[in-house]
Amino acid sequence: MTEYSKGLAGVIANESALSEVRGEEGKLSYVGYEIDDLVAHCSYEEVVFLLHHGKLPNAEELTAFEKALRAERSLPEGVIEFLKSAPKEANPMDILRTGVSMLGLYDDRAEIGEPDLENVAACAISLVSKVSLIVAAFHRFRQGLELPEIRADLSEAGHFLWLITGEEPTARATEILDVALTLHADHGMNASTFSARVTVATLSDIYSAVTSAVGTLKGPLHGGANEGVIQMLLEIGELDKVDAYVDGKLERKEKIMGIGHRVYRTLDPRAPHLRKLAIQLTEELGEPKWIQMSERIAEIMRERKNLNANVDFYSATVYYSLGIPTDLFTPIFGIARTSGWTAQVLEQLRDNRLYRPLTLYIGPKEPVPVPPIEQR
Ligand SMILES: CC(=O)SCCNC(=O)CCNC(=O)[C@H](O)C(C)(C)COP(=O)(O)OP(=O)(O)OC[C@H]1O[C@@H](n2cnc3c(N)ncnc32)[C@H](O)[C@@H]1OP(=O)(O)O
Ligand SMILES: O=C([O-])CC(=O)C(=O)O
Repeated sequence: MTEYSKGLAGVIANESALSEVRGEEGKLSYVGYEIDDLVAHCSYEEVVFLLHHGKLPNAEELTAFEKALRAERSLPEGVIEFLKSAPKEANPMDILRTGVSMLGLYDDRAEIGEPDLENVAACAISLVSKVSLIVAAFHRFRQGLELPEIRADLSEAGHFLWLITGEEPTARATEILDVALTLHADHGMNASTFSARVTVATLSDIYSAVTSAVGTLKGPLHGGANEGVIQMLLEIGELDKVDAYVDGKLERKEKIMGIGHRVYRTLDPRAPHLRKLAIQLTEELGEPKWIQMSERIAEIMRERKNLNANVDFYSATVYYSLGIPTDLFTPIFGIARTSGWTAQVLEQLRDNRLYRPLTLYIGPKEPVPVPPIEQR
């Protein structure tokens, strides 16, 4: 039988100078900068600039870039109307997917065909800025609240917290969300980035690409796992119930959310940053049980399956401890990853080739006659 790679595992489909996922070592870098250094020394905005421009900004470039992002803090009236009229119980990822798609309707620069890369880059900045507004506005409207005033004095992380709560964000919460956004910004040819690149490689537009990507991120085997983790922790409830819960899951051959990775053979390098924050936050809140339960789950999975925590495992406890509603966890991942998706779309367009792999056909080999409908 012909060999093929189920799920394209191990297949190299393109070249990229953006993020390098070193699976065996458990290392991640963006444009050559190690993720640990970026977390220690750079803001999320600097990381977005890095992904979009292939270099870190100097002070002047950063100020101009932040200004450009903040100038995009508005939504077309049609999108606002949609967000106000959408079902309150809708999944915010569906809202984000539809909202991004609608943004394309209102942007004349979103053209199909041979791209004008300057236009695409301008749309990319607009998207990075507007995705957090879509998520925050829906969250406010579904509670019957208005969106707080749009501000230009807050960072991307701080502004999102301001918009969802209507309260001045603390420096600490802003810093923590900023780190989370940096950690989630880009990650090689992950499933949602692949979707974005496949879409734009047909010379469709960037809004269509990001719409595909949001739909792909939503699934529980990808970005949706962070919501799966918090649901699991809430369902287990107490530390002494963890072992029985995991035993049951493994016996039934069910997946433990936030564990395992297609590329990392060891710990996901983003997980220790989020673990550290989760430990600090749960201690400060006097709610250490969430991290204690997580630690026990991770320990069992390492011992029994040789599988490690991925980025979604501890981010769930971090967001929960910040008081963020659980159904916004995956949208926050989407907000961060929009920086990577858009950078990858630009990279794809700079050296484009249509993605079109093959299928190993396993259906009937001989021609099958079509029987008349009454005989089927
Ligand atoms: C941001 C991100 O997208 S990170 C990933 C987020 N997704 C999750 O956390 C969901 C849970 N994890 C998973 O489903 C998987 O580990 C994936 C989807 C991330 C990777 O999948 P794949 O590379 O296709 O690995 P696959 O699912 O084939 O797993 C290999 C083996 O490990 C097992 N395994 C993998 N992950 C888990 C898990 N979380 N819980 C239990 N068993 C697992 C599989 O059952 C399989 O066992 P088997 O060989 O005995 O059949
Ligand atoms: O790379 C992957 O397959 C999934 C992942 O961790 C990510 O997208 O951040």
